Amino acid sequence: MMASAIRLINRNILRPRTGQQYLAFSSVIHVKTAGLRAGIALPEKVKIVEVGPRDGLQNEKTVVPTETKINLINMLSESGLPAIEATSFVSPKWVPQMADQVEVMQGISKKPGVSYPVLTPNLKGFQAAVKAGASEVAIFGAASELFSKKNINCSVEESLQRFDDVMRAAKEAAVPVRGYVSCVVGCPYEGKVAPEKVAYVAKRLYSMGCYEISLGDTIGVGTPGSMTEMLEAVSKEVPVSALAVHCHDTYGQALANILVALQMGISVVDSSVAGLGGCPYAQGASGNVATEDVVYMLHGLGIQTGVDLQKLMDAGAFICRTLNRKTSSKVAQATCKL
Ligand SMILES: CC(C)(COP(=O)([O-])OP(=O)([O-])OC[C@H]1O[C@@H](n2cnc3c(N)ncnc32)[C@H](O)[C@@H]1OP(=O)([O-])[O-])[C@@H](O)C(=O)NCCC(=O)NCCSC(=O)C[C@@](C)(O)CC(=O)[O-]
Repeated sequence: MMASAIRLINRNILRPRTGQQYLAFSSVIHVKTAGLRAGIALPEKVKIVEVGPRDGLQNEKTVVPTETKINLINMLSESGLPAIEATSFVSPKWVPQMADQVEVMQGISKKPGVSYPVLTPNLKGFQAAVKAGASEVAIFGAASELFSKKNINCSVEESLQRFDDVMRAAKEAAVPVRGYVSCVVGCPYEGKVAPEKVAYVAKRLYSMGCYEISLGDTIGVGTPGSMTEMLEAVSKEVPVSALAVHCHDTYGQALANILVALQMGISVVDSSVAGLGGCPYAQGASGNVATEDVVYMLHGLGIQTGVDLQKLMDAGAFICRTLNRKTSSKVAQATCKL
């Protein structure tokens, strides 16, 4: 392959950060021309953030036993994934499936070098998370007013104020914070979302100190066209080295959308083992893109992930067997009898 390596150093990331382990990924992006398709630059390495245990399981109708969640996370840890979103410290009245967050955090075997972020919508959640041993958290906002109301019971502006409290406490405790923006191309209640709104919320989260902003196509309606438009607007406000994409696969566009993001210099991708999941406040939305499918595509492009695809598929097979469901991963379907 005639890969000509280009080294891009983004000045914006030279500011101090608490999430040291991510510095290697986000401070220097190695890109190479894809060789066979000259002119298309792609990252040399991609960091995958596995969200299956949280985003994947939060919407399950029957309560998933804590032991199953712990086993799943432990298997995922063994597959080489660098980050596994373990649970969320939200109200059990709102999301009953995550009510065992403390037991999950305390029951998993934390593998050195792997981070286990958890969702914290407010200071109460942050304090509980830290007490349970979380060393990284994520705050989650939205680019849509109605989704914000339905999801976290406040307006976008109110949510940003609450997040400010979390950020202050996190800075004091030296806990790195990731920021999510939901509904980056479409909202289940408002329809199309303007890229400028996404850019505004992303910029606010980044300015408060989130080391990375994950852009969520919550209902999986994006296409490479709308993703490009949105990413162009956001990357004017936040350096691409601090962006991640989080694509649900409702319309089967997730891999194409991820490819577009990679071509724009993004090198962090969220995904969910076996394509589990959906959001309780986005009815009809299917799960995240399957991690197995993302890894297969990235390895096929010659991009390193550090993930052992077989071990990942074993974790996917385990959770599908336990939940008695078919995997949504095309790669797993093609290679196993599930
Ligand atoms: C944000 C709140 C808590 C506001 O909920 P609220 O009802 O407005 O909160 P409140 O401050 O009025 O308090 C009401 C009760 O909740 C309790 N409470 C308050 N905070 C907490 C907490 N942290 N943990 C546990 N309990 C809490 C509080 O103590 C009180 O208890 P009570 O006195 O009635 O017994 C609520 O709306 C909530 O928990 N929402 C859950 C949202 C959620 O988890 N959604 C799914 C994840 S987001 C997602 O999936 C999208 C993403 C990230 O994947 C990206 C994408 O795809 O787009």
